[in-house]
Amino acid sequence: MHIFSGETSGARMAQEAAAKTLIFPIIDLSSPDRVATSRLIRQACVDSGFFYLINHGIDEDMFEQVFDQSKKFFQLSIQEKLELSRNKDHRGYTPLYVETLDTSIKSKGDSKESFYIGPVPIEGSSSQETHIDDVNQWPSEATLPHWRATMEAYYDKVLSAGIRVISLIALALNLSEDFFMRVGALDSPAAFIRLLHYPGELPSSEDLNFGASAHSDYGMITLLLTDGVNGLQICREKDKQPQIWEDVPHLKGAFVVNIGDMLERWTNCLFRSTLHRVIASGQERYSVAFFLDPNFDCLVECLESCCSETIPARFPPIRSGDYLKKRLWLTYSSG
Ligand SMILES: O=C(O)CCC(=O)C(=O)O
Ligand SMILES: [Fe+2]
Repeated sequence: MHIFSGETSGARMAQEAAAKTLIFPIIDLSSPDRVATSRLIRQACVDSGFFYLINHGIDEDMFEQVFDQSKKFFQLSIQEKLELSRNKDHRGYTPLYVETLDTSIKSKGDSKESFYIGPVPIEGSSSQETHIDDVNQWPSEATLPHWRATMEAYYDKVLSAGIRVISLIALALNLSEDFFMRVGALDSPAAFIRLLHYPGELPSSEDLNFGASAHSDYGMITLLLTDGVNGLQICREKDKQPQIWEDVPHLKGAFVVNIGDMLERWTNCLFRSTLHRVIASGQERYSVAFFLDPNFDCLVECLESCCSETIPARFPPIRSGDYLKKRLWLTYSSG
């Protein structure tokens, strides 16, 4: 059954009804047939902007450790968490209801708490040579031993999986596989881990709200880990009323990968950055998103191969950093 929203009782219906379950294409990152893989990716990005990623080089043990450490952080007292409040560089903790992803609605905010980790300088790597300061915030070793080491190890692995996906995406667009490196998107990417916690029971239940209200992601691609508790839904036709929402099932050991708005701009809307949300199911839920976004200086400009006389460029060129700043400002200023 589909979920319809847009009516006054939309949120309530969303919580009560069961949505149609989607099956996305499964992309095998280890496949030696890169041409066939890139064709599958192209199809997925044109159809829904979502696919599953398997054989990505990160074992389930590491996923478990990341979830484990994430739970340990969110179980700390609110005072301890607030000591690591999100700083001006968007690293750290954001409490319940502070963020509103759907900037078109008036709500008390999304019922999730989160923690952002941004680029970490890796010893001996080029990032240190380019003098990236570590502006991340870390819980102390005494409070959460191994926390930082776990997150840094995961960051490293998920970034390299993401970069491999980006080169397949370049092939899928009939570009050379190093295209996004050559345009400077990946030499110092704005790549962020976001740990997410959706509490099962909310302090106040007077108005039903979303764990994450409807939004599309801002950047290039997102690699999402889910814990098996349902809640994530997508709406393939954002402009059609009433909106139809479909469940995205968990696939053990796989990432859910989706296209973000900057890649949609780059491809002149050939690849889709699809609206999605997380409904509050009453069950506690954890997820870990990894946003792989271009270097702030990178110019995002509609690809010639995606434009023609009949389909002219729909967007003017924009610097990635300017675009991201605007979107983040909207997310944290409304609600
Ligand atoms: O928690 C999820 O499953 C999705 C989170 C999400 O869409 C986001 O953080 O952008
Ligand atoms: Fe998202």
